[in-house]
Amino acid sequence: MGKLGVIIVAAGKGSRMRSEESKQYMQLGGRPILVHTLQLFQNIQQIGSIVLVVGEADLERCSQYITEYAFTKVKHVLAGGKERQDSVYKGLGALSGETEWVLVHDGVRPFVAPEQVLSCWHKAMQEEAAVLAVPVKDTIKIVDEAGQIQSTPDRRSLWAIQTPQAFRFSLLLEAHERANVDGFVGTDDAMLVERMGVPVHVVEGDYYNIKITTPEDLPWGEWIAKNVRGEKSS
Ligand SMILES: Nc1ccn([C@@H]2O[C@H](COP(=O)(O)OP(=O)(O)OP(=O)(O)O)[C@@H](O)[C@H]2O)c(=O)n1
Ligand SMILES: C[C@](O)(CO)[C@H](O)COP(=O)(O)O
Repeated sequence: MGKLGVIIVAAGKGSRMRSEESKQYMQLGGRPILVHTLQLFQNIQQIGSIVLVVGEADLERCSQYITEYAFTKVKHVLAGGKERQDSVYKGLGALSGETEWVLVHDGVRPFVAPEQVLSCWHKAMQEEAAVLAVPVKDTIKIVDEAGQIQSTPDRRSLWAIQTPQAFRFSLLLEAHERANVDGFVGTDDAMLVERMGVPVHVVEGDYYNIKITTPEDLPWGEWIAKNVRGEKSS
């Protein structure tokens, strides 16, 4: 089956949250959002090792979380880079030689269902690259700088892409190295693999796997934690 490692990226500044505390450390159901995410991956038996990538200033508090919550699978805690892509690349460096398969997951997506994490990995084992996603519910328009609608893509082909994203480790490493050489920056890892001409497969997830991004996501997140994922406040 091959070994499975996870990179959890949590080195962002959370500027869209407009809060003093970085969003990954904000409390949700009595624990920091990042702790919820780590607990989820710690609990998945098939996962061998976790690399946690955080801001330089947060290395110490994150190392404390590892001890306090007994996250025994977290093998490395390291400082991220300027862009999300740089943070993932650093995580790949730490996992190098340790794993055949890698999942990349946002530290601020604390509600992914474990069975969907595994479905995504299983698809990657068949196809080399897979991502969780959900069909877009709204009608999406392409709008120009003047605020004028240019076109309406067929909704049946639009998917909102989530994490985790799962890859053969060597494929994702090559994709990052090529992007770095070309100066290409993408907002997710799949983009880097897509531009190599390698197909990335979509695995349907659910709408509860939200990324905590803006303030209105917080009450929604509290509700999901309580009513969907069955978490108790601590
Ligand atoms: N240089 C960066 C930027 C982002 N991330 C992580 O990538 C994930 C998804 O990014 P996003 O929600 O955009 O987080 P931020 O970049 O923190 O948010 P914003 O764009 O609002 O500043 C988050 O877990 C974030 O911490 C990271 O590890 N390193
Ligand atoms: C990786 C991601 O979560 C997939 O939806 C997303 O692309 C992160 O991008 P952001 O621009 O940093 O929100």
